[in-house]
Amino acid sequence: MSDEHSRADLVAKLLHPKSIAIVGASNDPVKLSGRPVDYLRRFGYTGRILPINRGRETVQGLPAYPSLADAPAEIDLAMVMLPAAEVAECLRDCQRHGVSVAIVAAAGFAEASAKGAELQAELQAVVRETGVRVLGPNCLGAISVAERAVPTFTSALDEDMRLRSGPIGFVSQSGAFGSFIFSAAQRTGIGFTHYLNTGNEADLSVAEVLDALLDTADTKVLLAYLEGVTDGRRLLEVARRANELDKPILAVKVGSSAAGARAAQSHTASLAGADTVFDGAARQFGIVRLSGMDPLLDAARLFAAGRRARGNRLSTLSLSGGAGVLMADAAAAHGIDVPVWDEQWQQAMAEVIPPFGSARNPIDLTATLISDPPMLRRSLRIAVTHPDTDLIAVLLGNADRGAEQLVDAIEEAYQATDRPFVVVWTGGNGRPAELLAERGIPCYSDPGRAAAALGALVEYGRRPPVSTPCRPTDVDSAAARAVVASARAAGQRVLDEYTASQLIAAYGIPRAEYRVVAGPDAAVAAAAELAGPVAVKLRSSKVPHKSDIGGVRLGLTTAAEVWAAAEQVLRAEPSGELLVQRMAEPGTELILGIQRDPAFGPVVLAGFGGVLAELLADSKVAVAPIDARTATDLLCSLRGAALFDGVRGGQPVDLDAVADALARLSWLAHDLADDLVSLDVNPLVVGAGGAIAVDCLAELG
Ligand SMILES: CC(=O)SCCNC(=O)CCNC(=O)[C@H](O)C(C)(C)COP(=O)(O)OP(=O)(O)OC[C@H]1O[C@@H](n2cnc3c(N)ncnc32)[C@H](O)[C@@H]1OP(=O)(O)O
Repeated sequence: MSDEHSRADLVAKLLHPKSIAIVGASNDPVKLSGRPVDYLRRFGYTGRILPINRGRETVQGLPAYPSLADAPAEIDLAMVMLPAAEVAECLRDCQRHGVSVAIVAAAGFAEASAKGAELQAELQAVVRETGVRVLGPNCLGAISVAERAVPTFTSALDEDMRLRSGPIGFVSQSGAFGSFIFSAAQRTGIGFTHYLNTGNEADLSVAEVLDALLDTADTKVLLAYLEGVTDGRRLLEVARRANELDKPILAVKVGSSAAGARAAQSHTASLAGADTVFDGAARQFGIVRLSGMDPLLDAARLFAAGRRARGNRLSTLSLSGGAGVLMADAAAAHGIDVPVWDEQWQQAMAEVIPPFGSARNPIDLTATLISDPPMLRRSLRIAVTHPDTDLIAVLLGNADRGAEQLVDAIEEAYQATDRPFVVVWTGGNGRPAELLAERGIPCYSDPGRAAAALGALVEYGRRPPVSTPCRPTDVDSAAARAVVASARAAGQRVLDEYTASQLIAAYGIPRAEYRVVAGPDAAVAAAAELAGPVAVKLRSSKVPHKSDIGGVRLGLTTAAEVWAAAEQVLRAEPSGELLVQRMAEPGTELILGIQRDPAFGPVVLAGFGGVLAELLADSKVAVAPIDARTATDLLCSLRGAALFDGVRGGQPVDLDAVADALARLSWLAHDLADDLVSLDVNPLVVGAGGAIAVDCLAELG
């Protein structure tokens, strides 16, 4: 089945099923296997419910059937509520009876034991053999709000919950925690189109479900809760499509700490991918990453309003000067400016607020607002027409008695502008927040949380366009492959500096000029040829980290120095050869690298520090290949990026040269993905007139 066709099938059968069979439906609505039927009935599912139970003629008052074969109607979706050992056979049954999508609830698969892993492998074999698509196993099911389709046993539906519809589609790897998030969101006024839990992802992954959700017209914002990414490249393709459709993906990815990654691994039986790689991939492909449940839902509330930030200039109008200051501080921490209004606009604002207020921005309406609620309307009418405002925040609190009037004024202003607009209402009886939620206006109780949500919206607005990079025409991949082939023939897995540098040279990355020689006399002759200060280094496949044994001597200017250095280096490892290398001009030292990530494949890294790179921990990652513009974005996102402009009167460095080298390295990573496990250019020395690799090391898989 083509991608598009299989997506269409998932949209029709998983997201909008017209009939659902519950296989192993219990008569007892309290049992897990009894809940889906109970929920489908209670929430008023608009399609047909077909309980399958081999021992009963009715289940919870509905006609039941002993097997799928006996069901009297076409079945769009099967919810399999059988123990793990019975699932594979049930899926074969699904295929025999034309059911193409199933949800498998049972636990006891790869997350549980070696025996469970075997069952999961068998399930995957059945998926391949039958083409039946599976959500799960070890999953809580799905909720489609419009149809009230709730093939799930989640406790989120236990109490008397009113399913609230809205523009958000949510996919979670975690079943229980995803349900907590869903329930918390619903209760604070955030509405959904769909919520799905992917569990062990034996077949359908978060990426594939997000992809299907993109094709549902009512879903405008996607939320993802991830523990480990299994098919990173697929996720990025989905992110690319989401970008084209302007449907933002907001993601929480847990497992950033070592302990968190361990827990994620045992929880969903998937590896938590390296966190920095996910971070880089998310930035590169416009996925907005949030740090936890509250930030995710705060951002979701704002994104659901459907407005986009065209800039980062915030105007705040506050009843409390203190709240205004707190908002300004939090805004700054999230990359948002609170610029002082120009004179003319300050004067206009000053005419409608008390003389002891402030019209500068943050605008302080003062506590006079309590006795003069119309002031809010007057001041907001000015704020929504202020041309240099990209974002608006109104900060209020308590004032339960006059709340309706204030909310009306806010609504008038909200409707008068298409700019992102938030309300922070702190304290009080909670009624204003409800009124605002009913009118679709994002409301928060804490300025800091509102600022973080605005920051996420600004970040999304600034995302670079996702590009399709072109391979530079002058790279010589055949030469690079030949280097790898001869290293393999010589039994080398770790490529020494000289050999590794041949790989980067084949991709057009400048490297310091080398001579390979056998002894001190030849080293002196080579140094004379290279003219200028040289380095003498050990070349030995036995010693990848040559400086550890004194195998690197730098800045040698006289023949005597070169001779002595060569002699000492060879004494440390007599079986080695010598590299004589022209010294690079002093400059800023960077590290560039290639890594192979289990989820995202080949990635490149750039950071400050050269040999101090690990200490400084200032590096970023991108998924290969990239073009020079993406490389430039990555370099400019480093904490120390100001160093590129030159420090203490120094000249700016040649950033274009570094970006070009990084983009070329990304093509090497991409083209030799099957061979290269890692490659470090460390350092790449960059000055005003270019960048040059002076050391290099690579490892083959
Ligand atoms: C928490 C997270 O993060 S995600 C969620 C992960 N999943 C879980 O935690 C689920 C854990 N539980 C399981 O895996 C269980 O095996 C379940 C839920 C799949 C099934 O468990 P049970 O409820 O014990 O099923 P049970 O064996 O009682 O069968 C249910 C009904 O189907 C009937 N039935 C059983 N097998 C079949 C069959 N092959 N065909 C038709 N009917 C059947 C039974 O007779 C029973 O009917 P009854 O209760 O009306 O008498």
